[in-house]
Amino acid sequence: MSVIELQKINKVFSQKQNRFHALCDVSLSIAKGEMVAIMGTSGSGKTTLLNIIGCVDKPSEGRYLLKKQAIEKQSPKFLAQVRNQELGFVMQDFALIEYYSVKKNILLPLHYVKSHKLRKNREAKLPELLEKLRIGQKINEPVMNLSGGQKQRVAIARALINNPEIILADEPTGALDQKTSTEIIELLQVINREEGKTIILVTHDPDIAAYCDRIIRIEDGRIVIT
Ligand SMILES: Nc1ncnc2c1ncn2[C@@H]1O[C@H](COP(=O)(O)OP(=O)(O)OP(=O)(O)O)[C@@H](O)[C@H]1O
Repeated sequence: MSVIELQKINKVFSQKQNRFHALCDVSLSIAKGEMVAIMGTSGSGKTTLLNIIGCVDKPSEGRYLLKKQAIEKQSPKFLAQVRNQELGFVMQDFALIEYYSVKKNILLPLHYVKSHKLRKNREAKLPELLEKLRIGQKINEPVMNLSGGQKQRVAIARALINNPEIILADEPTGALDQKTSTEIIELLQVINREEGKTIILVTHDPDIAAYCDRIIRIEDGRIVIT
């Protein structure tokens, strides 16, 4: 079953007289439980594609079905809910609040969960998550005291706290050394294999892409290998 289906997606950025066609007729389908790498040269459209998949940006044209639900015409409020409940985000620069503790950062997405019971259930998973990600001893430390690899593990825990089906990662190892990058990609692979999460990551690094089931290659806004 495909969890993500893009049909002839186009993205045009317009500023004054300038128009830039960043994605051209992109069609692709990603199955539940797949681990996929998006690769391509700088400026080829990887982040634009991930932003559309992540409901951060809207396509100019085309259809986007997320778990069979049409996304392209939904309201900002609905999209915010999709981002919070269905998707977990991991960024190259971690996007954590440095002066908040590890715990406070991980629990942040729960602020947007309306049901008190659901919030409590998810909060109860924190010890298990900390153990899996090996950051338990740092629970009360401010994030600014952590190493890059530890920060990325906190970001992964935050992406998982709402139990989303899909994890989107934009260059998750881009700011890390080789050894730490290997640890992080192995961790993402465990999350994919053991928990069945669908993982879509952007990377420049062929060694990181090699951990994925499939590589999608993009050139000048067009998919050339899928
Ligand atoms: N908001 C925007 N307005 C205008 N042009 C944009 C905008 N966002 C992206 N672009 C252009 O779209 C193209 C694709 O950008 P994108 O960030 O998706 O590339 P990328 O493959 O992720 O690159 P990199 O590997 O360098 O991060 C680039 O030419 C970029 O300049």
